Amino acid sequence: MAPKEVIKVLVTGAAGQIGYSLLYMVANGDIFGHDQPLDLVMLDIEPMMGVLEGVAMELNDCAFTTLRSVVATADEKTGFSGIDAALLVGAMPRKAGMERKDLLAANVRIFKSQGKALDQFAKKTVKVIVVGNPANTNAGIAAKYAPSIPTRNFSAMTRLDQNRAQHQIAAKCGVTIQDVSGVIVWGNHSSTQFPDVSHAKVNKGGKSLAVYAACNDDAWLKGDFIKTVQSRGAAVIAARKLSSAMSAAKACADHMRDWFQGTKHGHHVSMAVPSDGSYGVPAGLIYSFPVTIENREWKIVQGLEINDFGREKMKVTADELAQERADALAVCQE
Ligand SMILES: NC(=O)C1=CN([C@@H]2O[C@H](COP(=O)(O)OP(=O)(O)OC[C@H]3O[C@@H](n4cnc5c(N)ncnc54)[C@H](O)[C@@H]3O)[C@@H](O)[C@H]2O)C=CC1
Ligand SMILES: O=C(O)CCC(=O)C(=O)O
Repeated sequence: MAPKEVIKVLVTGAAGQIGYSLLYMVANGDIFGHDQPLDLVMLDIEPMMGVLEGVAMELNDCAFTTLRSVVATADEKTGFSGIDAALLVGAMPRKAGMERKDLLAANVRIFKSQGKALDQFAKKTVKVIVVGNPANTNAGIAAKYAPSIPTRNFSAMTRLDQNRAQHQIAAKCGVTIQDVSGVIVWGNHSSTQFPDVSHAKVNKGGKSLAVYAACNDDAWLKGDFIKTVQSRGAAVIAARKLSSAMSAAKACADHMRDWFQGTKHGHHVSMAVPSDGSYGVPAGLIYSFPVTIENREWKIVQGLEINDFGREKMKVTADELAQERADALAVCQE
């Protein structure tokens, strides 16, 4: 078989803590394929160029067979030119006591500027994941300032929330992660998100059971389970004095691997994408839905039955996103 064409991948915030774990997974082929050669561009701010020089040395010293070249830059034109994938991590993280909305004004400006850079310099087929918080709203702003790129090429990361929820269910039911499937995260990557297990299954004792039957603890599923997932980021900050990094990098890798390589037959994953009005979510909001992916195109899973409990939770997080978008647009006008 002829060798694959080289792709160009950008990681922003590459000198940060998520970047350090993520770059390894980009460069070793876990995300884009072990037979997919790639040129890697790392973007960060000027004062971090010394650090990035060291990271570039380490990447080269890993002697990855998939990594063709590494460039470190603080220049957006160099960073965004001709890229096939943009992993937008670079932004300020939340510190103890801060809410995600506190980050909005500082971080939204970064995504306005990077949206313009995508518009001007990236391939029109580029696939974009936003990790930097507030991730959903930042993705919407980047898309707005990149009108020449299809909006559906923009996404935000809620895979970490899905992974966290999956772990909670596996631990509660005493099964392995592989035994839990179909967990959905709806809405915003924030404390209003709705981790929903009403369509999820657990393999237990050789049987496929609905999560409610397998856990046999409705009060936990409707209460502490949801709260634990919603507040997991804050719990990690409280314990580590730094926000989640290794798990965030792994989730980013999961998200982009599935986007480029497709979801397994019969499985869906959670991804924040532009709403088309499905499930009554206002069109245009970057809202986390269950999606399936084939040929690098995602499709929102349709026809899931939503009960009153779920509908109410899905509306709360949509309302928060609408407010965040209004706040972000106001910052962009300043
Ligand atoms: N969506 C999600 O599930 C998660 C999102 N996050 C978010 O990811 C972001 C990054 O987190 P960390 O890596 O822990 O932060 P960090 O502070 O360790 O690294 C951020 C990096 O971004 C760089 N940066 C700042 N402005 C930039 C710009 N304009 N262009 C390029 N680089 C720039 C900084 O210099 C720094 O090296 C934060 O906003 C954090 O809240 C973190 C965990 C999960
Ligand atoms: O701001 C935070 O909650 C920490 C980073 C994050 O988004 C998360 O860990 O979920």
